[in-house]
Amino acid sequence: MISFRNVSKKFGKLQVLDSVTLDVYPSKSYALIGPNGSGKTTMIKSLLGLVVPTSGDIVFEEKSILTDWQYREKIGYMPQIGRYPENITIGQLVDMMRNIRPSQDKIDEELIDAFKLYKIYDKKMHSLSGGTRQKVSAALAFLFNPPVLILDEPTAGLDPVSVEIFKEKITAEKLKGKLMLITSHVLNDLDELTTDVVYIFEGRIQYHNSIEALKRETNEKRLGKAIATLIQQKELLDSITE
Ligand SMILES: Nc1ncnc2c1ncn2[C@@H]1O[C@H](COP(=O)(O)OP(=O)(O)OP(=O)(O)O)[C@@H](O)[C@H]1O
Repeated sequence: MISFRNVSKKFGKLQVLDSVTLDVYPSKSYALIGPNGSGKTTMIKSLLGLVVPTSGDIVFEEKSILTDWQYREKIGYMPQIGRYPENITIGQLVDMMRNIRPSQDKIDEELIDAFKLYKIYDKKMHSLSGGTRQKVSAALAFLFNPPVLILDEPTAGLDPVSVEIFKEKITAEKLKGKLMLITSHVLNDLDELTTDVVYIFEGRIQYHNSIEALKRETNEKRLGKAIATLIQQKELLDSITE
């Protein structure tokens, strides 16, 4: 459904994405992992059209996103840090988002209810704690029932009860056939939520496989351990081939 085709991105001299090629499909949930600065957010932003690749193409349902913007309404995006007009209330923000979309028939307010955001609708955005801001971002990402969800560090800053609420929502939406792309450094969360692992290092996809296959290959039961073993194996291989 979404294809990254030899996508490269340079910021000045810094090569942030280096010929990234990846196909992702509905009903699957992809863990996009890699060290800080490896290019995860840049990859996500390229898909959203917020960063323009230096070369290569991204194809969404058989159309290049470089020429057609319509695809954007099919993606719900939860950014790492949500930036909003600070002087409006949560309620006003939700209303504003709703009014942007003409079609109101598929509104999903489950997270607004589950996080009890309606109780604090009159709080201004600038007064919110980091975790509450995350909840608002999560609720907005799911609001229009999009077939594709991109969640950048979704559980960071959430309290344990909210993490569980959010995980249940993500799992339920995946079962409905949505495509999820999730970045996180909390590998335990990803273990429960994702079907596939994409490991990116220095702007290159170093590994892509199902979580089951990764666990089999590394002989590890937990995703965190499996990834650590994978990285060690790769480092060993690199040192042999250098
Ligand atoms: N607009 C920009 N201008 C210049 N450099 C940038 C820009 N955006 C990102 N970079 C650089 O690109 C590299 C990759 O950044 P990116 O945010 O994609 O990493 P990441 O894998 O998401 O990291 P993290 O795990 O810390 O979120 C970093 O070195 C970053 O400083």
